[in-house]
This record gives sequence, C-alpha cells and structure tokens, in this order.
Amino acid sequence: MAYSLLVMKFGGTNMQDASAIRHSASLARRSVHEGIRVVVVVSAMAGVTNGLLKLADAAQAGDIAAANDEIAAMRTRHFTAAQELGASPDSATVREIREMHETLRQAVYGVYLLRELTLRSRDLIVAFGERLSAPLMALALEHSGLRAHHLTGGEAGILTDTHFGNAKPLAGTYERVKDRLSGVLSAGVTPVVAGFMGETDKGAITTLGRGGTDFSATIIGKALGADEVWAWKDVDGVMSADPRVVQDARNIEVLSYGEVMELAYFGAKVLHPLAVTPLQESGIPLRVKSAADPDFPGTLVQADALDDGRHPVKAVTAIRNVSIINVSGAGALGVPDVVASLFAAIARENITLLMVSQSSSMSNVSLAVQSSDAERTLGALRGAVTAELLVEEQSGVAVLAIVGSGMRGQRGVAAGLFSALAQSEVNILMISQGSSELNISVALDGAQVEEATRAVHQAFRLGEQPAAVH
Ligand SMILES: Nc1ncnc2c1ncn2[C@@H]1O[C@H](COP(=O)(O)OP(=O)(O)O)[C@@H](O)[C@H]1O
Ligand SMILES: N[C@@H](CC(=O)OP(=O)(O)O)C(=O)O
Repeated sequence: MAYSLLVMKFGGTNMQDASAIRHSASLARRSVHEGIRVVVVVSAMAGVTNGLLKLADAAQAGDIAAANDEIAAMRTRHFTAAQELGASPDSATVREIREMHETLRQAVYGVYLLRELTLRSRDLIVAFGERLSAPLMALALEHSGLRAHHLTGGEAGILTDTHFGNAKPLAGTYERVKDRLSGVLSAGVTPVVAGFMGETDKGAITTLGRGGTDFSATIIGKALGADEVWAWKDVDGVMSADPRVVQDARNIEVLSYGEVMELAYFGAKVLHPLAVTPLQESGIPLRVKSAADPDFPGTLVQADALDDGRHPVKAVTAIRNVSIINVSGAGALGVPDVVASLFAAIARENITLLMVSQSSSMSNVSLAVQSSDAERTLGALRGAVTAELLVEEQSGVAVLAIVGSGMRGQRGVAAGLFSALAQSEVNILMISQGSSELNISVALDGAQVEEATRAVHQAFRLGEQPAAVH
C-alpha cells in the first residue's frame, strides 16, 4: 500500500537510551524518505514514569532527599542521552532539559511542603517523562537529516476531561490536533509529540492512564485521517500470550479492534485498553511492529477479525494483583435496591470492575477489582450497605482470560478451558463470559497464574500456525 501519512509511536524501550532513540529515529526517517509524512509520538525513557511516581510519593512522605536524588539521576540520564545524540552543552535541547528538571524539582518541592499529592499534581509530575523524551527524539531526527519540531500533548491539541490519572479526550480534540499539526506537516517538518499526556481547557496537564502513549498516537491518527498508526514495540506484535510467560507464544497476524480491546483490558500490557477506540469509527488500522525487525509485518488491528475456524481462541492473558470483594448476608442481597446501591457506590468511586457474579441464592455478590482499588472498594461498599451485610476482601487473586472472535457460537470452548485448568489442579474462584462472546474469564489463585496460562496456551494449541484464511 502507498501511504501518505503515518503516525508512529515509540514506547519506553524504544526510547531507553541514545542508541535506542537513534534507531527509532531511523525507522521514522525510512518512511519520510519514501515520501510519507510521519507524526512521531513518544513515551518516557523506560523506567522514568515509575521513577517519577516513586519520587512524588517520597516527597509526599517527607523524604525530599530521596526525591531530589531521583531527580538528579534522571537529569544525568537525559543529559547523557542528549550528549550522545550530539547536543552541545550550550544547545537549546540541553537548556530545555535543564529548565524542565528545574520546574520538576519545584513541583516536587511543593508536594513536599504541603505533604499532599493530589491526582492533579501527580499528573503534572509524571508527564515530565514524556516532555523530556520528546526533545531527545527531535534531536535524533534532526541529526538524521530531517526537520523536526517537538510539542507537549496539549500543544499538539490533545484536550481532555479532568479525570486526572485517567483522562479521556474531549470531542474538540480532533479538530484542534488537526489544526495544530497540519501546518507543521505541510511545512515539511516532522512533529514529535510527547505521548501519555493532554491538558484540560484550563491548561492543567492530565495523563491518559498507564501505557497511554498508544492512546495519544491513535487520537492523533484519527484527527489527521492517517493511513495507519504504527506502534513500534520490543516484541514481534500482539502475541498469543505474554512471551515472558509462555515461551512458544506466537505473533497474531490479524486481530479485530474488539479482540485487542479485550486482550488489553484483561492485562496484555502490549496496548492501552482504549487505544483502538479512536480508530473504530474511521476504520484506520493499527499495526503493532517490532523495532528489532522492521520488515516483519507484525499484527494488523482492523475492523474485521479473521477466523480460520480451527482456532476459536487466539490468545490467553492475565491480570495479576486482583482482589475479590465478597458481599454476603442471608437474603438481603435479593432486594434489588441493595445490589443497585452497591454498584452506585462503585460508580461514584470510579472503580473498574474486572468481574462480577451473584450467587443464585442471592446471598452473595462477588466483585473482582485490582488490589490497588481494594481499600477504596471496601470503604465504598461498607458505606453503602447496612451492618447485617458482611463485606470482605480475598487478596492474592489473578484473572485469566481467553480471547477470540471465533468463540462466538462455538461449543466446547468453556469446557476446554475448565479441563485445562482442572488438569493443572487450578481451582476456579469466579467465572464470567462477556455477552459479546469475545472472551471467557476466570478468577484463580494468583500463585498459579503462570502455570495456568501455559496450560491454557497449550490446550488451545495457540503456539501453532493458523490455517490460511481467504
Ligand atoms: N499478548 C502479548 N503480546 C505481546 N506482548 C505482550 C503480551 N502480553 C504482554 N506483553 C508484554 O508487553 C510488552 C510490550 O508492552 P510495553 O512494554 O508497554 O511496550 P512499549 O513500552 O514498547 O510500548 C512486551 O515486552 C511483552 O512482555
Ligand atoms: N510512560 C507511560 C506511558 C506509556 O505509554 O509508556 P510505554 O509506551 O513505555 O508503555 C507509562 O509508562 O505508562
């Protein structure tokens, strides 16, 4: 296909040091040299986002020395990369990096003085990772002979709601992004956008949730009507399981938007769960590609799934660190009002429910949530029900899911899952099947999740090459 416009996303691994950045820049340059206009969207250098979260917590806890040490180490890392990419000490890039670290230090000092870390201040701090890597990518592109211009997410036009930490683009975003980036592109300049971040209409910095640079790239892809969005990764593409867990995990050639969303929702870290949503209406494909093997086609994510009829399940994935919150009490849960008030309390707290089940005797409702949300869930539910209902947490759980559009209407898939788990002596705590029939998920003991993933991968022969589909 002859492309005219591509959006390319480079994640933390592809930005981790000068040589990775230089290689990423060369991947963008290859396409620009073929006459394709390219928008580059970058993540923070690997580990920087976690470092920023850690230092913000340290400042809130009163340990300003630890926070400053972390900032100093980060500054050295960015300066070293800039220098290795050819920036002189008095260059605009080095000056900008120095100024950003100074602003970061001041923001962190504010947290320390107040001993208060709001979601809003956390976003301001954590977005520095992407703001600092964008100039490095622009530098690498310029040294490779291109003209480049870096922008923050807000400068690129990404306007979001005020859900700090998990913000969503507002409708006006697409027009703004188009306005702001079209001029840069038509001047023959490659825009480099800091991913993961946007801003509110009042100019406060927001972030789009962990792994959010994928989402930034697809928002920009939709806004500009790109031919495709390419997410470069350190893996071949979206695979039948996490290759760190299953050795013979295989690349999946084609997945539908729906399948990828289910996979991402159920823990496949390879893409942000909402990444494909901007592409669904326009049908713009997303390609997940390997930076180490750029000519390998990777995974094409598009509107239609391709099913070979022999592999109803395409992938197995898991979410770790899950807690099951059990609400029990004889009879009380049979009253519709009581169940409604449980869900209303969850919704007020903006907690994501991974699974829900209610016993047929109506004496028990179980909710699976990320363990990091367990405390808030317990509080919300205890506040919502009367004292005769017992609200308890069972921690150390994992949720395993099988995903594939070929499961629809196919008999025996659930049986295959349960027997694979039974043979591995894995006890199932909860079961759920989405009405879309794109997935079946089970909650199980977290200590058994890797073994269970491997058993399920083998039982559904996910490591095998699928038959050709015409
Ligand atoms: N089904 C899967 N397919 C591919 N990678 C997966 C899958 N599940 C988990 N992963 C993990 O996701 C990682 C890639 O995601 P991530 O590190 O967020 O990418 P990046 O930061 O490069 O955008 C891989 O290294 C891999 O271990
Ligand atoms: N840096 C952010 C955003 C992101 O998308 O990163 P990555 O592309 O490395 O997964 C994070 O760690 O969440």
